[in-house]
Amino acid sequence: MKGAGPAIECDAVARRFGDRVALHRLDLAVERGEILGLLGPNGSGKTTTLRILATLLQPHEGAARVLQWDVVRDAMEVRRRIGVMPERPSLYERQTVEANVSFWAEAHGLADPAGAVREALRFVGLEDRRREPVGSLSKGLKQRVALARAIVHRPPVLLLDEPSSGLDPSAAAAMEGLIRDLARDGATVLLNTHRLAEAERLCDRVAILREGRLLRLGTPRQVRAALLGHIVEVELAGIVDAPARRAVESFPAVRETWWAPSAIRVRLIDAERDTPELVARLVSAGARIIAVRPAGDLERAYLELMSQPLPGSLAA
Ligand SMILES: Nc1ncnc2c1ncn2[C@@H]1O[C@H](COP(=O)(O)OP(=O)(O)OP(=O)(O)O)[C@@H](O)[C@H]1O
Repeated sequence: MKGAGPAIECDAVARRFGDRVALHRLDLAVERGEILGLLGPNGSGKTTTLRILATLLQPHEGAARVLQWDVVRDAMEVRRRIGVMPERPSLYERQTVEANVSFWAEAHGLADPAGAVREALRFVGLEDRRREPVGSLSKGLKQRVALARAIVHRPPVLLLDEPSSGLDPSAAAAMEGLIRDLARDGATVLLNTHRLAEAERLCDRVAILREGRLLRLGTPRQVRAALLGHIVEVELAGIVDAPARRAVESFPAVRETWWAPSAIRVRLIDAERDTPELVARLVSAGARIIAVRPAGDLERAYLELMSQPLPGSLAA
């Protein structure tokens, strides 16, 4: 590994296909050990970004680096350090699970390919099915074969293109758990997804692209707060009584309030900073709190962003 610095960097990366601009000078840095989710509508440039980082496509402008290695100049060094799960992993359907993963272990020239294959299959929970042809597996299990193939050489950086696309809720949850485990073991993960609830749970930060431009970058909480305002909902076990009301109204960080019989919605100056004190004030006033949550989720924030005119657009 070269020096310190982010695991993945894009500096003003631009890419066109004919007249169509797929990426406009994208700047992005993914810190080591971070899970960053690339979100955006179809055609917004997510796969293009991943393919450039995977050395499968060259940028027309700018530079991209993985662990400080340039994706164009040092493509071989980059390939050694990345695990890639493409949008449509091309698996050999007639060959066994084991053979599919072994092929990649051999291609990477690993010292103990058989051991690496065993470990990768154990990690994705497919050891028992290693002798079955891939064609006989469900889509969820095929995606796990694709993940095993991507991690067989234990790469520090993972590039995953819609890893849970088309999976049922249980298979998607299993995939989410595997990705979380990989990050816990130190991998840096850049993943494309349309599953916003999953991104909200899994990703340290999300980047939202639209028409090849980066519109938002931050933690799911920051993105939500920036687009939906700093509104939190507090649910109480009983009714909102006068002391609870006074506790909220006397808190200087409160900008706006909405009252329901046993719930309070509050707009704060800064939800992240002010929520703990709001809760403390309510508890001191005798309120019995059942739940405190931000109003709206990442999906609502995303839809709000997509409903806004693009910066610089004539429709603005
Ligand atoms: N090989 C290609 N040839 C021509 N145009 C392409 C090619 N690959 C991508 N594009 C175009 O570049 C733009 C960005 O595509 P990209 O696949 O990166 O989007 P995406 O955000 O990954 O979309 P999706 O969510 O549908 O996977 C689109 O307009 C797409 O049509």
